[in-house]
Amino acid sequence: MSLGKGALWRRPWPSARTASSTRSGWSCVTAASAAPSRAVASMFWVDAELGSDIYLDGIVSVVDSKYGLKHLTEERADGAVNEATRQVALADLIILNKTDLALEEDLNRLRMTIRSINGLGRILETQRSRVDLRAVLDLHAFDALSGISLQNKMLRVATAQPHLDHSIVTVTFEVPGNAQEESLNVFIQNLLWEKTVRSKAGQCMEVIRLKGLVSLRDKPHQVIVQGVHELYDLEETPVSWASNSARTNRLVFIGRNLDKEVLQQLFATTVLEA
Ligand SMILES: Nc1nc2c(ncn2[C@@H]2O[C@H](COP(=O)(O)OP(=O)(O)OP(=O)(O)O)[C@@H](O)[C@H]2O)c(=O)[nH]1
Repeated sequence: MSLGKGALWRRPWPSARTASSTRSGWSCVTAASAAPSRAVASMFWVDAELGSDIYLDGIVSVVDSKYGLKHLTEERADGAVNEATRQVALADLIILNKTDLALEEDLNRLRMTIRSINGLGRILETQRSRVDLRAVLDLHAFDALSGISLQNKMLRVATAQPHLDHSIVTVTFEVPGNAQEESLNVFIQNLLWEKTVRSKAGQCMEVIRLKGLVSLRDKPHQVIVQGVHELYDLEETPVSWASNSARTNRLVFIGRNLDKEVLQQLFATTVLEA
């Protein structure tokens, strides 16, 4: 199958479980820029919460190997984050297409740049956007099932250096202990809604994507935290805490002006149980 740019997947009915048996059960909504991707993602995500029979499976961005680096490093006159970077930041799956047209050295720089922006999304390299459907369907990027794969993925995510000053970057931290649900909500709302959390340099932190696995005392299972711009959700996963291992909270943020130390300290002092 060949994928278009800025593709977003949704599943029209829940019984459509596997890619092979249900190709007709999937729809792909394409968007040429991050603004509609974000709007559509928000719409389907909220819609699923309302009990609809469609749900958002994941966000896919296609990057052109030949011009990707140019697009990702473009600085806008108004200082805003450029469109290509926003799309990569939002994605659960990044398809790096036209790899035959780029030199290996340039491809490596592009891979590193994509990784520094989005340390969580999977990168799939293609030519003519040919992909194995099993790699793009059933991403479960927005449901509690993603907690299972997220646990392993998060262990491999590292806080990255931005590829440009003030560009979008992935930041991650882990704090052991139990989080208080109400305080966790306040922490997330201050970040996503109130935008009152600032870096040490005094810049407002702007979060585009947020994922985490946290421990709430009364919950026997890990709780997944998901955020896309202003929308967020907490949901218990099927993964239970092992009785012989310490409970912990691991969060990954993708956004601008993110200050790992400030975020980690704020979480430790305002969200963790005393
Ligand atoms: N060599 C090569 N050419 C490709 C590949 N994928 C697409 N093309 C060709 O590139 C041209 C433009 O295709 P796309 O980039 O997919 O089209 P598009 O998404 O509408 O183009 P943009 O919106 O400008 O990115 C077409 O002639 C395709 O056949 C690839 O992997 N390798």
